[in-house]
Amino acid sequence: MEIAIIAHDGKKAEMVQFLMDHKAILESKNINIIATGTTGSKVQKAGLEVKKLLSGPLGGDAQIAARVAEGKTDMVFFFRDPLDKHPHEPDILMLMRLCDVYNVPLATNPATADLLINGL
Ligand SMILES: O=C(CO)COP(=O)(O)O
Repeated sequence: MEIAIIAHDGKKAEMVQFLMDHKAILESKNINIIATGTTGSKVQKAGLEVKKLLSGPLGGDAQIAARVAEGKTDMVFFFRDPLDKHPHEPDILMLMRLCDVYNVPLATNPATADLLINGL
């Protein structure tokens, strides 16, 4: 199973903490994690294995959106910062739209991601 993780700058620390808190379940379920570039770097520094794509503003969200459309990504954890502006908002909306088009579970905050991960 492939899970994509993405976190805006104000939410990156929460994403790292979330993944560390759920490390055991991620490893036991043999989950491949993919990530937008900067999120992936932070997660790697915390000692987790993750495949990095492009940084979000440079096309990383779009790459994950394409994987959702192609049926390669099974779940998306996208910790968005609702209090900040993002120049690549169209890519963000595209990713969320495609999750709905293809009925791919999408968690936009840790509370929802916790429910999803515990439902695996
Ligand atoms: O901008 C992002 C999501 O929209 C995240 O991208 P980075 O992980 O590269 O910061």
